[in-house]
Amino acid sequence: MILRKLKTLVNNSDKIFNLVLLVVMVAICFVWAIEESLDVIFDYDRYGYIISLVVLPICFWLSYFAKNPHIARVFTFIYLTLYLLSLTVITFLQAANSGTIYSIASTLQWVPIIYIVSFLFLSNKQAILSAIGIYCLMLLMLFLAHADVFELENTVLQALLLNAAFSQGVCIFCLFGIVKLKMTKDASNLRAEKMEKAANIDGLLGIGNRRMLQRKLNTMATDYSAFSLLLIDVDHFKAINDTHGHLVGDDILRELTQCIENSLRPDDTIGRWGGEEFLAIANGTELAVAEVLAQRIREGVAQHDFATVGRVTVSIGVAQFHPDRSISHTFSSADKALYEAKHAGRNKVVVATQDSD
Ligand SMILES: Nc1nc2c(ncn2[C@@H]2O[C@H](COP(=O)(O)OP(=O)(O)OP(=O)(O)O)[C@@H](O)[C@H]2O)c(=O)[nH]1
Repeated sequence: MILRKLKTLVNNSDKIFNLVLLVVMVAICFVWAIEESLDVIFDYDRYGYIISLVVLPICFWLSYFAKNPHIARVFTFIYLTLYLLSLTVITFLQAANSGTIYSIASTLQWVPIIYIVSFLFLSNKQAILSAIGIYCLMLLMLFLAHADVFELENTVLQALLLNAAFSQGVCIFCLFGIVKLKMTKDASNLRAEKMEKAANIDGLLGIGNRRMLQRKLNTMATDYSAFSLLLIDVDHFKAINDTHGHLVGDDILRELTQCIENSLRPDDTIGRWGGEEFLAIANGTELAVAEVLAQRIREGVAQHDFATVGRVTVSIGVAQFHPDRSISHTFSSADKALYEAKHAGRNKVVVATQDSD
């Protein structure tokens, strides 16, 4: 239960962002209180903490209440970067030789937050560029410190800086690794999604295939949904193929698909059952309404002017699903009704009543 909730949270980056903002605000309050009580607070931080506790709640408001998470992310990232970078420069300039190791150490250990925030909330490219940019600034600082620009005499501070440069390099390297893994995972998810989609689509007509229809029927049957089946078969299609050739036959099937789709409602599903046979699933539909729908499809096709062959007609068998009977039973009722429609002269709709099942 907890694991599932965590997984949902991880998959929802807006929620994580809001959570991170809350955690950062709480952390600032704690650090502030501890530094005040131990009397090690750096003057700059005293103002910085107040400003942060004004700016970050605004970002939270933007993200959570104003539902503008993108602007909130960019704003938070820019604010934290500016704050931590200026803090780093000021600590170097003011505290380097005053022996206040605490100020420098605490600044350095918070800088990786910028890398993490950028990798979490910016696009991969933006995150990599920002992290490298900030890291280069850190290295420049290190170089200046060692080139005696800050007249850094304290060897412990020098070692601390060197250490920070290495540890932050490793931190960025690990984040690169995480991004690479994420990109690989996203790419394979996309591939799997495309393959799944392709496996359910009929290559010629671009509508669902038999596999998709069977899956949909199984799901609907398991959910005990009310629905009717319309089995639609093109009349004398062999003659069309024989007279005009298979390529024209293919074009007719495409045009027919369009024609049938025009008569369906948004909730209905159409797929190719096989050959010149289509299956429409009329969602939440009783037999009487399904019959009206089938007549609409039949008339739509019969009235359509097919550019190459003129008129084409379809026969339709209709059956309603009953939860106490199987899908295959419903399908075979629709199939029998279709057979009757063919024998009654084609271009007909026949409904399978429960008595005829
Ligand atoms: N062009 C084309 N023809 C197809 C396709 N799939 C099936 N067919 C043809 O559809 C024709 C179906 O013929 P039959 O089953 O005899 O049915 P019919 O001629 O439509 O006659 P009735 O259904 O009895 O009205 C066959 O000639 C198949 O080759 C396809 O994807 N493209």
